[in-house]
This record gives sequence, C-alpha cells and structure tokens, in this order.
Amino acid sequence: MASTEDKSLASGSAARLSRDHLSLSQAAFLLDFDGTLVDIAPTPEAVIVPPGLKETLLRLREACDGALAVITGRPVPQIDEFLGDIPFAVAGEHGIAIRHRPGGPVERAALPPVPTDWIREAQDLVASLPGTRLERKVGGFVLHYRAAPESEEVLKRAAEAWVAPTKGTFHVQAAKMAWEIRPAGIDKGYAVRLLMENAPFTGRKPVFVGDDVTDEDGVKAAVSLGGLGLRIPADFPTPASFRSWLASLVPVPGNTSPGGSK
Ligand SMILES: O=P(O)(O)OC[C@H]1O[C@H](O[C@H]2O[C@H](CO)[C@@H](O)[C@H](O)[C@H]2O)[C@H](O)[C@@H](O)[C@@H]1O
Repeated sequence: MASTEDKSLASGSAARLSRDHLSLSQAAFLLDFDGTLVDIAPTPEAVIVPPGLKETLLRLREACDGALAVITGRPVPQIDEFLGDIPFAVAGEHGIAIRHRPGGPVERAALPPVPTDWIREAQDLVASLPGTRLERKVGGFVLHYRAAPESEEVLKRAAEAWVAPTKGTFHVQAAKMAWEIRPAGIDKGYAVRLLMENAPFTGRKPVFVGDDVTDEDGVKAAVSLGGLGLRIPADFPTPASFRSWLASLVPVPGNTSPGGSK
C-alpha cells in the first residue's frame, strides 16, 4: 500500500480503491465516527447508525483479522452505545482516552484538568445564548452552536479568552458548528500511531478516514506510516458514499447487488 500508485490514491478519488487495491489481510481500518461512519445530525444524541453499517463493520473486522478501530472526538462510552463491541479498539476524545482491545481498560493520557471556573462560565454563557449548548468530556468541553450559528463568534471569543493565559497548555479546536476546548499535545495522529503499535494493528497498513479538521492529524499519521489517509468530501462525497465503499470491500456472499450489502 505504500507504492507510488497508492500514494496518488491517498490524495485522489477513492472510487478506484477497490478490493484489488486494498489487501484487507494487510490493512488496518481506523475510522472517524461523526460525519464519516454516520451522517451529521442536529445534536450529538440524534445521530443514527444506519441500517447495515454494523454488519458491514463486522465483516470488515473479520476480513482484517480484527484490525478495526474508531478514532473519535466523542468519549469512548458513547461509541460503545452506538456500535457495541464491533470496533476492536476505540480512541475517544481525539486520542486522550484509548481502549486498545475489547473489554480492556480505557487508558487516559495524563493531562491537566479543565479549570472548573471555565465550566461554570461556559454554563452561564450557553444559558444566555438560546440554541447553544455545552458538551462536557473528561478531558475538555465543547461549545455547540449548530442551532444558533449567530453565536459562533461570541463563543469563540470566550473560548480563546480562557485558553490564552495558559500559553499553549490548552487550545481551542474548530469543529463542525462547535468549538472544542481541550489540553494540547494529544491528537488523532497520536491515536493512530499508538494503536498501530499494538496487535492486531501492528505490521499492517493503516487506512484512516475522516471528515473534519481534527482528522487531518490522523490522515497525516496514516500516510506517514505507509498507509492511506482519506477524506470526506475530497475522497468520498458523503458519509453514505463512504459506507457504500466500505460495504463493497466486504460483500455479503451470494449478494451481487452494488455494494454487496443487504
Ligand atoms: O471525531 P468525530 O467522531 O467526528 O466527533 C467529532 C464531534 O462529533 C460530535 O459533534 C458533531 O456531530 C454532532 C452529531 O452529528 C453534531 O450535532 C455537532 O454539530 C458536531 O460538532 C460530538 O458531539 C463531539 O463530541 C465530537 O468531538
């Protein structure tokens, strides 16, 4: 997968990336969740796992000897709620919390806690801005404005005012209709590299797929490890087209319909 041809595929359309290009027995899949495996929804809780996705992921995990991980900004337990034990590993909170194997412990990076006065102020702020909301995580928090786009700037200014005095210990991450405040130093590229050091991922070629700014670190890490970094919408126009591609990699035996999934 590190051939010249594959490097060109990493930046081009993924339509050509068929089973022939990807040797599943040598690949490890490291997949973003929101906006990649599932469509973006009005709120984090409203996300729907589409019919057939779990079955596709199960077949994929089997085809690559377990080397299937979800790398997400969400906390690990939320991925468990959506996908159960289908991913072999889950990296949550952009890599701050990683569970390397089913039933294993969630290992958390040692990072400074978010100051409690920021949380208090964030609660007051979202209470004063209808349509905005605060999402708490162990390692940080998110200010969502999908239902109140007019509040984008005021939320950004507040977030930047909190982190500025920390001189880089914390940073503000642009997300989809949201600002995320979290400690610096850990990103999805770190998660890709760490997961790839352990079985069943180690020795395989990482295939990372994501849709957001925070996924760029994962894309770069996968390419630097000799694998593929693919993006929505550059390589797949929509999460649905990405899901169809995944299904085409692991067709249901006997099913000849496009994508091969029932
Ligand atoms: O790394 P990801 O798996 O892509 O997660 C990124 C963030 O996703 C969630 O927020 C985003 O998706 C929501 C549901 O579609 C949407 O309503 C929201 O506007 C988006 O920002 C999640 O809430 C965050 O914790 C994740 O960091």
